[in-house]
Amino acid sequence: MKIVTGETMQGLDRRVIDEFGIPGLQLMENAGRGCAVAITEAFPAAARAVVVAGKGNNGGDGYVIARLLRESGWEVRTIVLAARAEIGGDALTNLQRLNPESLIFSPAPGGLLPYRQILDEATVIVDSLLGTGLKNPVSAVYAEAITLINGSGKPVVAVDIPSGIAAGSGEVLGVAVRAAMTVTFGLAKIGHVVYPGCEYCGSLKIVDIGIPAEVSSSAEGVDFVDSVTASRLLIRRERRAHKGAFGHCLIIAGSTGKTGAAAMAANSAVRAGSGLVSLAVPVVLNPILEVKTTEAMTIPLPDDGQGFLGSTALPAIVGAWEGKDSIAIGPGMSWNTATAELVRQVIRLVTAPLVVDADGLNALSEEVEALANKKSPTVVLTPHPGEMARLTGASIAEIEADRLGVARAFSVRYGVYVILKGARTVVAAPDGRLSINGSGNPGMASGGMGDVLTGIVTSLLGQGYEPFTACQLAVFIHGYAADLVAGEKGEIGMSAVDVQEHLPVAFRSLN
Ligand SMILES: NC(=O)C1=CN([C@@H]2O[C@H](COP(=O)(O)OP(=O)(O)OC[C@H]3O[C@@H](n4cnc5c(N)ncnc54)[C@H](O)[C@@H]3O)[C@@H](O)[C@H]2O)[C@@H](O)CC1
Ligand SMILES: [K+]
Repeated sequence: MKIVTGETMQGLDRRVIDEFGIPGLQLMENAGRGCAVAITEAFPAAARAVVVAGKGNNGGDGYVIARLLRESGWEVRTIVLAARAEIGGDALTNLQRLNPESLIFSPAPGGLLPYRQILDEATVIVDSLLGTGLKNPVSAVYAEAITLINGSGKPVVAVDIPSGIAAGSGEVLGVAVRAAMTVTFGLAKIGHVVYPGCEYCGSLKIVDIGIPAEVSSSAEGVDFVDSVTASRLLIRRERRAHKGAFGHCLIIAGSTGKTGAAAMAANSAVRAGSGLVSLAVPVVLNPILEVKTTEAMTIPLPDDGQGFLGSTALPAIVGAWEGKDSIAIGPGMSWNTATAELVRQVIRLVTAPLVVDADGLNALSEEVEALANKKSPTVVLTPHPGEMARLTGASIAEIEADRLGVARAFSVRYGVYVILKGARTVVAAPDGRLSINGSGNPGMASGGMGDVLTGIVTSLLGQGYEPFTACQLAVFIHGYAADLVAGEKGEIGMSAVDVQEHLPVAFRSLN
């Protein structure tokens, strides 16, 4: 599903008006009608609605809703958070079609308080204060109205987006309406799907307001990956397929105390459908990994005698990657000078698709410019916000405030694919494509989940998926398997191996 920013949506509306000659008034009518239908479906017995409207076109949609609900037998009051003279254009045209006695103008701070009882008597409150036109933190009058609406305890239907949520980022600009349902127009906005915005929307309904398909399909947007999209990304297997068709991946991982990371990465690659998996580990740990993995083949690498790798392992690694379709480096490798140098040597030499994770990312953060000398056209980095902070020098708060922007900038600058983990994981491609993942739950906030993801994405790259698709599908299936575990066992206590073991069922449900 494609999602867009508020500005992109406003641009689409303008194109529809200018190039297709569909009047703005018609779009507003369609938008208001879509909301009114959704409201009457949710509340089949006509009742009492209070429309709280702002001075822009979001308010204009609210006037249409007020008129249409009234026509279908509802009792409707409309509170306008502006003076009449402030309203113009299509919104004014629709305001003028309302019975003046149903209107209350309340432009000043404190002005709404006398009308609290009206809100208390409502069956439903329609929030048409602010839509995609919201720019800065909400003004005092609007903030007061939003607080009153939230305090009423009544179900709220938000028009386009809950007022106070930034359509382009999902940020709460001061305070925001908590809606039971949000009815949006044409395409969903980024603010509907990313945190914290998505928690304010309630159920999301997208209504068609007559934007021609050629206009919406040409819009610059971000992919939102849900099960429908993920199912489209999945390559179906030929019935006569053999293991050679699904790639042989090499995972370089592990150190003393962290053999689990190596095992989970390799076992997850097996569970994600690789034809063959090889796991290269420090020689002293080989006997342990032989036990922890069954399908994967282990490759013992020269180490420092204590189970840590350094440059002495490089010739063996170069020999091991011969004929491999994808390579991962990093899970459980530890962060020390010798290992970090080895990781950077590998990044400079590998030509196959390469995934760098965990301690591999830490090694890279000491010398990010090593990426400038990479040979592989496909390098995937899988940082969580802390690792992204080390890679970029920004703070975690700065990264969390603009996850899409940060991922895209890094990806474009270094020519790498970035999987920025966290609630609503972001995938960025060097050509600027962006994607937001729709699966997953807080049960995934535990050790080892990243190793599982590394195994999946390495496996999909080795199976021949286009890199951006491999990242999108890997992230989705990882979260989706975790959602299946949550459905069976709950979120608390879910382990990374639980997720790994649910991968086949997760793939089956997409097939
Ligand atoms: N032709 C179109 O563009 C269509 C627009 N539609 C509706 O129009 C909305 C966008 O309308 P507008 O561009 O008029 O914008 P909005 O109605 O979302 O908000 C703009 C108004 O809010 C005020 N405002 C902005 N930031 C504020 C803040 N921080 N505190 C208080 N007030 C603030 C502005 O001064 C302006 O008057 C959409 O969300 C949608 O609901 C729909 O009717 C469909 C068609
Ligand atoms: K709104």
